[in-house]
Amino acid sequence: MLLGVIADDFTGASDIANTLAKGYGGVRGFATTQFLGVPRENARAECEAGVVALKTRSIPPEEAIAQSLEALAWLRAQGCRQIVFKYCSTFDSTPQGNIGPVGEALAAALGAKGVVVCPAFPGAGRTLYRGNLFVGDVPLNESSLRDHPLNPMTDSDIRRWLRQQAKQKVGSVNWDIVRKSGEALRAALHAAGEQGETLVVVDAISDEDLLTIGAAVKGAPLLTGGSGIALGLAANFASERSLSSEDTGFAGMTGREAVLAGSCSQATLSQIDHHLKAHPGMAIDVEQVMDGSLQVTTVVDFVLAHGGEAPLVYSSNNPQAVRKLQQEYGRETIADKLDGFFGSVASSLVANCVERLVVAGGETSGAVVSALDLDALTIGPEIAPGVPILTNPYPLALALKSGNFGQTDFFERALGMMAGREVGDTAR
Ligand SMILES: Nc1ncnc2c1ncn2[C@@H]1O[C@H](COP(=O)(O)OP(=O)(O)O)[C@@H](O)[C@H]1O
Ligand SMILES: O=C(O)[C@@H](O)C(=O)COP(=O)(O)O
Repeated sequence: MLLGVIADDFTGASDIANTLAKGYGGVRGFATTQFLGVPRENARAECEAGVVALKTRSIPPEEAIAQSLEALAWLRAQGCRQIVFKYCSTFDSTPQGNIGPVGEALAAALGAKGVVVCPAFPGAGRTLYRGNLFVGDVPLNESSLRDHPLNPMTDSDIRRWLRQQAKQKVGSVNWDIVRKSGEALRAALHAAGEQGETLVVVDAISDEDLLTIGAAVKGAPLLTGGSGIALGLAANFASERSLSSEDTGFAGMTGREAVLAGSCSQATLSQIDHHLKAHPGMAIDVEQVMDGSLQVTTVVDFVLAHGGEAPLVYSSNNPQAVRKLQQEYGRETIADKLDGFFGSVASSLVANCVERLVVAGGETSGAVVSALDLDALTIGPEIAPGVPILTNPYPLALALKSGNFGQTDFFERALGMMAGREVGDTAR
C-alpha cells in the first residue's frame, strides 16, 4: 500500500475512494480498497490506496484522536508513505473539533509541519478563496449547512473556524500563490512550517488548483482535505504502481432493494420528494423510535412487501422539525437512537436477502455499515460525483450517499446502476 487515507465518516470515505480509483486527466487511478473501521492487525488487502473509514466526525475529540492514530499505525504498518486525513468538503465540525485536534495529532505523530488543509471540491461546488468556503454561489454559513442537525456551520472562514479547534498556530496560503505553481505553494508551506504553523488552510477554486496542491505535496507525510485533495496524488506515485484500478468486474445484482435515508440535508430532502412521486415510502416517526413503540420488524415488513418497487424508509425532515425534536430529546440522544434503529433495520434487511442498499447520510451510513459488520468494500462504478457503488462478496451492493450529493433522481438511478442497468450520464 502506497497511500493511506483516514476518513472521518463512511460516505466521505467512499467519496475519496471514488476519486482515488477514478484517476484524473489521463492518469490512471489507484487500485483502492475501503476498509470499514481499522482492520485487524493481520488483515491484508492487495491495493495501492487504502481508505480506512471511521465514524469520528461527531464524537468527542479525544476518542476521534485515538481512533485516527490507530488507523495511522495500521496504514503505516502496511507501508503507506503518505497519509491523507479526509473530512467533509463543507468542513463539518464544531468549534471543539474534530478536524483541528485530529489533524494536529496526526501531524505530531508523523513529525509534519505546514500541513495542507483544503476542503475544496469544485466538482461539487465547494470552493475556497481567501480562507472562505463557498457552497455553490453562497458562503458556507449562508448555505443549508447552517442548519445541519449535528454540526451547524455558522462561519465560512475556515481559518477562523479551525483556529477555535487547533492548539497550534494555523496558517493560510492564498490563491495568489496557488495559481503561480506547485513550487511556489511548496515553498509557502515550508515557510509556514518554519514559522510553527502546523495546519495551513490553502485556497483552491478549480481542479487545476487541486492538481497544483497535489504536485506541491509530493513526498509530504500528511495532507488533509475533502475528496478533491486526492485529485493530484495519483500522478505522484505513477512510476510505482502496477495494480489495475480499472475493471472492478461489477456485473450488477438483481436481488431485493431498499433505500434508507437519515440525512436531513437539502439535497436528500429533494431526492426523497422526487422518489416518493413514483415509489412507496415509509416515514419514520421519530417520537415512536424514541419511545420504543416502532418495531424494526414493522419497517422490514414494509420493505419486503414492496420488493421491486424501490421502497424508501426515511426519518429525514426539515430543519424546523429537526430542531423541535432535538429540543425535546437532545441532539445526540436522538441521533444515537435513530442511527441504531437504521442499523438494526439494515441488518434485518440484509438477513432477508436485500442485495442492493442505498443509504443517505454520513452518520446514518456509518451506523448501517457498522451494523452489517463488513470488513472491506471494493469501489465500483460512479453513480454521481463522490458516490460510487461499493461491493462486498456477501453478495451486497451499497451506495453510501453524502447528504448533499447526488442528482434529484439519485435513489432510482443508484438502484438501477446497482442492478447493472445503464442509466445514462452520472453528472449532477
Ligand atoms: N427527523 C430527525 N430529527 C432529528 N435528527 C434526525 C432526524 N432524522 C435524522 N436525524 C439525525 O440527523 C443526522 C443526519 O446526519 P447524517 O446521517 O450524517 O446526514 P448528512 O449526510 O446529511 O449530514 C443523523 O445522526 C440522524 O440520525
Ligand atoms: O466531502 C464531502 O462532502 C463528503 O464526502 C462528506 O464527507 C459528506 O458528509 P455527509 O454529508 O455527512 O455524508
